[in-house]
Amino acid sequence: MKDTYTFATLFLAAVAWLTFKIARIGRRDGRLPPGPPTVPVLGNIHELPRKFAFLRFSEWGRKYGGIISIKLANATAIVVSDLKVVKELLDDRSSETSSRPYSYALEALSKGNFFVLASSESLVWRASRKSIQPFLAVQASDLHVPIVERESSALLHGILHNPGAISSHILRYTFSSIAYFAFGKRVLRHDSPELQSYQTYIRNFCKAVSPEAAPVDLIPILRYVPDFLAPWMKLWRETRSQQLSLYNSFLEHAERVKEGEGRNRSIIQATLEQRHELGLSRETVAYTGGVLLDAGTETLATTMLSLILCLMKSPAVLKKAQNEIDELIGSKRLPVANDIEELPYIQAIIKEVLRFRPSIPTGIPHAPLNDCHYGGYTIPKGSAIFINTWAIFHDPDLFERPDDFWPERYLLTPDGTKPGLNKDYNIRSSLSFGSGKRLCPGMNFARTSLNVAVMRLIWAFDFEPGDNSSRMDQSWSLEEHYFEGITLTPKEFSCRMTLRSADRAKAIEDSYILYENSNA
Ligand code: HEM
Repeated sequence: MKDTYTFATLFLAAVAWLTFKIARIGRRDGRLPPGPPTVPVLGNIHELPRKFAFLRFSEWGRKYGGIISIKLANATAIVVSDLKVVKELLDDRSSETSSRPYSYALEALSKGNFFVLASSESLVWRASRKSIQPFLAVQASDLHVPIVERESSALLHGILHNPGAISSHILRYTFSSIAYFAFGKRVLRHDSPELQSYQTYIRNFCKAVSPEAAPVDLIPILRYVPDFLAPWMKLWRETRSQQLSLYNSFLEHAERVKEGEGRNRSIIQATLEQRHELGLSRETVAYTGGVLLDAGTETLATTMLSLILCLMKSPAVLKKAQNEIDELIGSKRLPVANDIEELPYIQAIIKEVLRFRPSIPTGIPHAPLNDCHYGGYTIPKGSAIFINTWAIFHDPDLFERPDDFWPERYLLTPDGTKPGLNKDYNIRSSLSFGSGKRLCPGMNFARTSLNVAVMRLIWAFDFEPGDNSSRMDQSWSLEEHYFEGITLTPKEFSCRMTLRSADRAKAIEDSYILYENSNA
């Protein structure tokens, strides 16, 4: 009898303990920053929209403050929508807040080698950043210029001869520039099989790490589900095999190519030479270069496509930019990298597109290495911290007409904010590229690539809507024009690019022949 009582008491205590634990799932701890009300178990999951989550984050930021917390079952996400918090928490305390949240899905896919998402304590992240740094630093811009001048000359040539496939030409430009810089291998055709397999792989990769296809990071118990009940396992296996085959084919090229010495080597050739010293395996070296391809190709291409979309919808801005460049250069030679210094309006257009349509609107999440105390709150170790650049760049208190594409704002003030604004910090020009120790290492290369390609496209072509529906369309709606994934990617749009004059065609042909025959 006594045993029965003891068992019943223990059983009831266990049920009470379990109920208490389950009821606490999804609840916001009082030490966290404020945020929207939670419901048991889910927390705020049910309120997250399927698309453009940054818009909901911005709304919550306006309601609950510049630093908020969101509960995703047991996990916590912090969203920063205030410039002052970005500076104090992520820039100034970068050594504490520059790790990444752990992702089981990513671990399964890339076995810890994908350094963009690796912990700041990991050897992979430290060694990979160290090996790429000398090639991507601002002092290395003399390495970037010949690559992007040659690839952008091929871009103009491609559009001239096949004006219908703008997005593939842009993707070839960004992919080939980075593939050459990283592995010494170019991709010459916009319809090449390499580019197509890259696109298939990257689509699968984004899907494979998304919680919709593989909710293992939200519901950790799913990690123990057997393979035949877990459809994401098949997707992970396929994606890993595509990833390895892509990265390895480029790595083998870098190993085969003997030419290229000193600073003319590709990033991966140089990394291979010092891989034992750096403590990197051959597979990790393949990933170091592959990650540059993955992180750089889409971000650059989506920014350029957004810019073309904006110019197509703003004929007056395009005309003003063409007048500026014609006055400096005329029609007989292609613009070169240094010309950007003399073209303030085109500089303003590039800054404006990075503000108006940031290619990663909530950045890549950071995570604190340990529990971190800020502003009276505690941010738990490992929780995801998002920088909501969208909210900052579209804040009506900072920007005049924030939802308009209006490059002139950057002629009025260097950071584009309202003239005479009394604020604590200027918006640093690198904000679209992240923060602290994780600041995008490709930023200088990206800027040179954007400057050269944008100057040349504006100089060479008129951009007009290719069909009547987009001719009538004056809207800037995200829903209409953008997919949402990790990057803010424009949907396919019809744009007719017509050559501005016959002497420009000659300059394009001449420069194409010159670059293709050189060893840049
Ligand atoms: C317009 C173009 C680009 C934009 C807007 C952009 C933006 C970003 C952002 C927001 C991050 C996250 C930074 C953080 O965590 O705080 C990032 C990381 C990164 N980007 Fe870029 N990026 C661009 C182009 C490139 C290019 C061209 C490359 C390579 C050549 C590149 C390589 C990387 C890498 C490797 C990381 C991960 C850094 C780390 O985790 O330590 N990016 N980028």
